[in-house]
Amino acid sequence: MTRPLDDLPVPVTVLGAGAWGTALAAQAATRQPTLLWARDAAQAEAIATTRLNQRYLPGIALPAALRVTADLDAALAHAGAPGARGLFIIGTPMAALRETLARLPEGSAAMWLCKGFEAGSGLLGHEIALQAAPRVRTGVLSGPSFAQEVARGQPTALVAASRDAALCQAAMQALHGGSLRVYSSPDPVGVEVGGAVKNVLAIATGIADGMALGLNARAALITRGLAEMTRLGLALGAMAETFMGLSGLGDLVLTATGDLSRNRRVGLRLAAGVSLKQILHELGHVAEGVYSAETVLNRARTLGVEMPITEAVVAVLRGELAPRAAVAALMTREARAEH
Ligand SMILES: NC(=O)c1ccc[n+]([C@@H]2O[C@H](COP(=O)([O-])OP(=O)(O)OC[C@H]3O[C@@H](n4cnc5c(N)ncnc54)[C@H](O)[C@@H]3O)[C@@H](O)[C@H]2O)c1
Ligand SMILES: O=P(O)(O)OC[C@H](O)CO
Repeated sequence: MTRPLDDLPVPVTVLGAGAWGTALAAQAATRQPTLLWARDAAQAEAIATTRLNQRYLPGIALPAALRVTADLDAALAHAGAPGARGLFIIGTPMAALRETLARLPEGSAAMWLCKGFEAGSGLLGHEIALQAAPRVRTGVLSGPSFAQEVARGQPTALVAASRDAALCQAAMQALHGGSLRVYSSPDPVGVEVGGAVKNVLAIATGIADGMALGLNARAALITRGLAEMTRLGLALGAMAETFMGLSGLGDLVLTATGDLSRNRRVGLRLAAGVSLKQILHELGHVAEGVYSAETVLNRARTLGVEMPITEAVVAVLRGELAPRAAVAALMTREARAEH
């Protein structure tokens, strides 16, 4: 049951001025007083004066209403002032989620955009938040959303997930409208598992497509990938239906088939025989699947969950198997029932 959204302005601070943080800030600025924080002062100055984020969203004009700063105190005050009903949106990579959450004022509200498991700890965002910001109201904003399309105002549907239903409502109030539809979900675990695992699966479909294995193979990888994503999610306490939604099947189809995906591009280049080091050097953006794949597999193994496609991707990323050998390993697995 959703309540009607009111018209009071919501101060929004977006922390992190990469492709996705900037794109969402641009959309938020069409509805709410929005401040984008970049950690690099020169980058903040360039965005503010040119109205372009040339490094991360080249050629896409940003709205005049979007304010940009490198002043962290000002960024924290904008959405974190007591009683301001503000919303922080964290647009950093997963690796910086912990330190960014720890900076937020007590009692404030925050949603993160990053998709993955934290390398090292193996934790999802909601687990990191419990450690780093126990007094901040938190959730995750996910779904099929290439930054370039959102920045251009192309229609996009997202899901705001939190066990705090009022926080989901606040995110919807701040962002729903215009070209963005924002749904709510009470299942942050499922939404986060979907976002993390689809990145690994996009590397797998990139490899298969790069090897010209065909459309049948791609559909098989997506469908069996969805099965392994769902198995892991259920073992972690997620709701099954989440994996049929925007942050599961929706984001998996987008990322596994859309050439705007950085993770898919990693797979395509691996299939072409390029080294991972060289691929990451050329990419210039984060491809979270590269950093999460091992962690996904470790958590799955701890829980006794089988994830053969993830296992194959990890072996290729580690350089232990060539793409062709990884495909052979998947194809020679024992025959079994689908469900
Ligand atoms: N690009 C997309 O289409 C998209 C869509 C949905 C989700 N995401 C997710 O959002 C997250 C960010 O992706 P992106 O595409 O914006 O990455 P990106 O590579 O384009 O930019 C990352 C940004 O984070 C900044 N950053 C890194 N460490 C930081 C720190 N410690 N403090 C502050 N800023 C820091 C970098 O300076 C850079 O501006 C990833 O987890 C990604 O999976 C991306
Ligand atoms: O470019 P990718 O592979 O990081 O995917 C971007 C988004 O997560 C798609 O929803």
